[in-house]
This record gives sequence, C-alpha cells and structure tokens, in this order.
Amino acid sequence: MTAVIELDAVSRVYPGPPPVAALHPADLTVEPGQYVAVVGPSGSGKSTFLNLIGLLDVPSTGHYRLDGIDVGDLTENHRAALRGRRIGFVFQAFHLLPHRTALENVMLGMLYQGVPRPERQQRALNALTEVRLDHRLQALPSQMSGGERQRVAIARALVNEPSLLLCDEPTGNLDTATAETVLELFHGLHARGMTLLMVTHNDDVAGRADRVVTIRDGLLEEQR
Ligand SMILES: Nc1ncnc2c1ncn2[C@@H]1O[C@H](COP(=O)(O)OP(=O)(O)OP(=O)(O)O)[C@@H](O)[C@H]1O
Repeated sequence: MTAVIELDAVSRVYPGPPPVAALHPADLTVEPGQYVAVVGPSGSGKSTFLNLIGLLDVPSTGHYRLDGIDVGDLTENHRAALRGRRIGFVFQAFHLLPHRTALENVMLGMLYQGVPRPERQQRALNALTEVRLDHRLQALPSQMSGGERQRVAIARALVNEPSLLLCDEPTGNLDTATAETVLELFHGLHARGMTLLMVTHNDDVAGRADRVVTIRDGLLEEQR
C-alpha cells in the first residue's frame, strides 16, 4: 500500500539572515488510515512542519511524497491542484465566510475542482450529513455555536474526499464539552478509514491518536 505521507530527510531552513533551521532533516511515514498527533512547545517548528505537509511550503532538502507523488517535482500550480484534491484543512479559527450559509461554505470547498453545481450541492449535503448538521444547512456562521462552526469547517475539508485531513489545533477555540463532540467526530472519521494528522498543544487531544510525534527545536521524534 502506498503511504499517504513519506518524508525522507525533509528539512526547512528559512534563509534569513540569519538562517533559521526550523526543521532538521526528518523521516516520517504515515500509512493510510493512521491517526497521528504532532505536539511541541511554541516556536518548536510545528507550523513549519504543517506548512510542508500541507503543500503550502517546500522542503529545503529531502523528499516529500504525498500518495506516492514526489511534490518536489511539481510546479507551484500542480502543487496547489494536488493540495486542493488530496488535503482537507481544519484550523483553530474555522475560517468560514460570514455571509454564506453552512451549505454554501461547504460548496465553496469544491469551487476550483470543476464540479458541476448540482453535484457540488449534493456532495456538500452529504458532508454536512456526515458531521450531523443536515438540519442547519441554511444557517449563517453567526447563527451557529463554535462546535457547529467547526463541524461545518470539517465538512468543507471532507467534501473533496481528501487522502489526508490536516488539523491545526482544531479544538483550540472550543470549550471542553464541545471539544469532546468534535474529537468524537474525528474518531468516527478515523474509524471509517480517514488519515488524520493533528497538531495540538493539548496532551489529552494527542492521547486520542494512534501515534504521537513531537517536535522540539526543529527535531522530529516519534513517541509511540
Ligand atoms: N518565515 C520565517 N523566517 C525565519 N524564521 C522563521 C520563519 N517562520 C518561522 N521561523 C522560526 O522557525 C522556528 C519554528 O517556527 P514555527 O512557527 O514553525 O513554530 P511553532 O511550533 O508552529 O510555534 P507556535 O506553536 O508558537 O505557532 C521559530 O524559531 C521561528 O522563529
């Protein structure tokens, strides 16, 4: 089976001056269906790592293969297209458009994929059903709770059926009870085979994952 993520001595040095070695050469393989948490203190390199994995940045050295595709060989446009098709992003701050309904926000997740509108609507509806928000299709973000907003953002991330769901502190803006419902949702996605990589400060959140990887001073290490 082809790994979803394969890092082979991938590093990132910001040129500066002075140069900053934000990620030392790192190896990591994530197989389809795995749930991986990435933890580390502030400034340790988590965003650098997430930007590389999310194809928002390119390694300074080494090779990154996503679904077997060496992203170093791609032009920026091809990288963006690959990102749109294969990676779903979930952020701490939801990033929903305020004047669009839940359904429209999720449909916008497919805007650049060339999907005809009726199919976009059906797929958005399916994704919102998966996050149990099919009764809130016409709600605006301002009319929804934090947990509901994050579930819309998760539906938007799922709508292109990505190979990888990349989450950056997805429960950071939620109270404990609401965070729990969102974590249960991730658990359900994992149970149906989704590959998840989640950056978190929260040990309790990391404890839900199959594997925990730490980053300290740019050094990536597997914990379990
Ligand atoms: N564009 C840049 N140019 C130079 N140095 C940078 C740049 N971006 C980040 N850094 C440095 O690289 C190191 C890693 O930063 P990064 O943002 O990846 O950490 P982080 O773990 O995500 O931190 P936080 O949890 O606070 O968001 C830090 O020393 C930071 O100052």
